[in-house]
Amino acid sequence: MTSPLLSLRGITKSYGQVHANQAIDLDVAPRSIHAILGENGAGKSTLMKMIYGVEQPDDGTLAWEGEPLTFASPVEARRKGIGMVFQHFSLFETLTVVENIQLVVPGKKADLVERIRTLGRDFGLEVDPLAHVHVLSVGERQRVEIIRSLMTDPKLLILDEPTSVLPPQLVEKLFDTLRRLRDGGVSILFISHKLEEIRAICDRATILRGGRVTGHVDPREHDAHDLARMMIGRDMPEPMPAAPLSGGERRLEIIGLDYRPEDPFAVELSEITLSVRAGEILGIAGISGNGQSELASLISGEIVLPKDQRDRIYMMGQDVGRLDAAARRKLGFAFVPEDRLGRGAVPEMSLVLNSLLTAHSLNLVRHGLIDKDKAKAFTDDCIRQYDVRTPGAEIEAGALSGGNLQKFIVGREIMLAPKLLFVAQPTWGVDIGAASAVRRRLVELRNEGMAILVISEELEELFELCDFIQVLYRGRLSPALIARDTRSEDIGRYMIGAQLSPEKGTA
Ligand SMILES: Nc1ncnc2c1ncn2[C@@H]1O[C@H](COP(=O)(O)OP(=O)(O)OP(=O)(O)O)[C@@H](O)[C@H]1O
Repeated sequence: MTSPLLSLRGITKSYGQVHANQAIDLDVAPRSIHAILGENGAGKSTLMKMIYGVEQPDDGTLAWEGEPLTFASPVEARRKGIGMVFQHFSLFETLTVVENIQLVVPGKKADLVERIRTLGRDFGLEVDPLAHVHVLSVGERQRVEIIRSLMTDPKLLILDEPTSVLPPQLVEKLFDTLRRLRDGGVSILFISHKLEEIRAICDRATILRGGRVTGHVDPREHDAHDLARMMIGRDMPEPMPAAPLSGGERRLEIIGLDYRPEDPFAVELSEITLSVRAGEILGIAGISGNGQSELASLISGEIVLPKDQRDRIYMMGQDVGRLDAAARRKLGFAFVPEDRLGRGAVPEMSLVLNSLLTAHSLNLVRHGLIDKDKAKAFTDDCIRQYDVRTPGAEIEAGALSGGNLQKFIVGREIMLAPKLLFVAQPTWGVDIGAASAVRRRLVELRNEGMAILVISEELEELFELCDFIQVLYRGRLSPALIARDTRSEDIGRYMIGAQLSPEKGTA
């Protein structure tokens, strides 16, 4: 290849006992879109953090345009021409687009507005520079993040799972932008778990497994199965077939629920009606920000209904609208929140203590004292069954990679054997091997009679899992669609607020 823009040799980084990166060699060519592929905990984020100057390697060398390089901070990385767009956006909701950009890019407001408009036109990143961020969709917010990085004139842009926040219609648009950037001379490092996307957009791929490079390939020359094998070291398991619907009792019922939040940035919910029976999976599709987190809080009991709202939310046949989260759990309800580090787990606590947060009901606490052996055994079981990659149960939750923490939380909740399980974004950030294992387990539990409610932005996932799908758009739910009779384009149209053709099957 032409001489590389960025070259890594022998990059090594450990966190205590964990060898996150071992002797990594990587060359990023100018004008290329280069995928970094690997299952959860393979070391992708660690490697990107070293390139962006957030972390320092223990060993190895970096070279930038042939010159040796040491970055002590992201500021220096940006100065050299490396930009990064993180998965979790860092914009201030109450400021406008240009005000957000002004926080990191020097310049007069009027000039910046003009540059934002020009970049928007040149790269398909249209967004109103004077709009407040809180009115922007997720896709628009991502565009703001990309524009902000582009304003420092990067030669290399790192994108961490950029498509996980986007509805299918916008993924193509992002790809178009990335191709234009590449053609304009920017190289892109693209982290993703989605193999088909990598095949569609990337011209090179480096695959990591267990902190080591297992291959440098042209992803267009390999099918998704090949790539998956390199990534996880074995073939992908087949999806679990769903048994016919059993028509079991209603375990969750929401009837005409209206919710007017006090927070002006929260989404108002109107006439929410849904029901989940034993032995079935209902999926809520939709782009996040359309009321998902408000609905999740109302179902989990994090928000309880005001006194005058009765007969709106039933669980296991009881009106639970006024019950708090703990009381709902006592009825046999379990919940995996979307926000893993805020609500799903306490990062500073060990996995054992994190088990106790919800699993204390399984006799892990006796007479107010923790039964340490039982709690440890429960945690070890969860780690084994759900393939949580960690040196042990005593490790702090915050030290796990994102996907591994998600596996741990999903496993912990499933092990409570609830009657009704509610999972928000079940495989968010989870690699394909582990994601397919989590999905198989959910279908298995459904076949055994559990009632399951899933909120997901991933349509393919919903189609693999669900019997029925409802779409949440601007605080309203579509009718329940029978998943096997519905096409993804129909769901897609509901997701952006367009109506579905009337002949499609509804439940
Ligand atoms: N600050 C830290 N302290 C301790 N261990 C860490 C820390 N950061 C990462 N690790 C460990 O390093 C390994 C690699 O993690 P990394 O986040 O790079 O993986 P990843 O490939 O990005 O995973 P994912 O797809 O789940 O985000 C994991 O075993 C993780 O637990």
